[in-house]
Amino acid sequence: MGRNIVLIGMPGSGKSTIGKRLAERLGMEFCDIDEYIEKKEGRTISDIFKYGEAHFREIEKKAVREVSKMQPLVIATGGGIVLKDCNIRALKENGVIIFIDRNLDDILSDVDVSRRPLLKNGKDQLCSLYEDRIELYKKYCDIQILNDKGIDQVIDDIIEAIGMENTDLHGEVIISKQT
Ligand SMILES: Nc1ncnc2c1ncn2[C@@H]1O[C@H](COP(=O)(O)OP(=O)(O)O)[C@@H](O)[C@H]1O
Ligand SMILES: O=C(O)C1=C[C@@H](OP(=O)(O)O)[C@@H](O)[C@H](O)C1
Ligand SMILES: [Mg+2]
Repeated sequence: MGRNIVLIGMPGSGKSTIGKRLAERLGMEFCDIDEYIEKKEGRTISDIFKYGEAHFREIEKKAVREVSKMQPLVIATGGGIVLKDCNIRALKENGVIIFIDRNLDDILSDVDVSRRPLLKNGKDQLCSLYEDRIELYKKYCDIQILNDKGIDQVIDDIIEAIGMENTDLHGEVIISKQT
């Protein structure tokens, strides 16, 4: 059975948007972990966060365990998935982990904070999230893709890079910034 393609990265880095279109391009099923959680819990992410982040992370951990067993899927994770290494271990069992690396200015230019409780006190929280997480995204990924161009071009880069996943380029930037 084919492997899953798992997208990780900061909130607003493009995981949900790119993941959905990537799945269409590859003729694969798509699962957005946040959407999976909202459907299963019958509540929005923001409502779940009202019980605290730790409560959300436990729900997220359970969702990851369930979704990572389904195959083959394109999976868009939530930005905080890397906070528990058990999430990454589960996702790595059947999947290749792709870090969607989008610079903060581009994220700030269009991120919808209404659906991201961690950013409710202003977008400058994004910088502290980035500082806390950037090394985790880089450590856990098999492939790192720069999202600094049109979405369809980023998808082209991912499809090309997946073909290269058996090389020893794990963790290195495979697609450098297009000049
Ligand atoms: N390369 C890009 N070009 C234009 N818009 C982008 C690009 N990447 C992401 N976006 C936009 O950024 C916003 C956040 O994307 P989203 O897929 O929700 O991110 P995530 O799931 O990682 O939080 C969306 O409006 C999306 O269309
Ligand atoms: O970065 C985070 O901790 C979060 C990112 C969100 O998903 P996106 O990455 O799709 O915004 C969602 O899981 C929740 O608001 C927490
Ligand atoms: Mg998303």
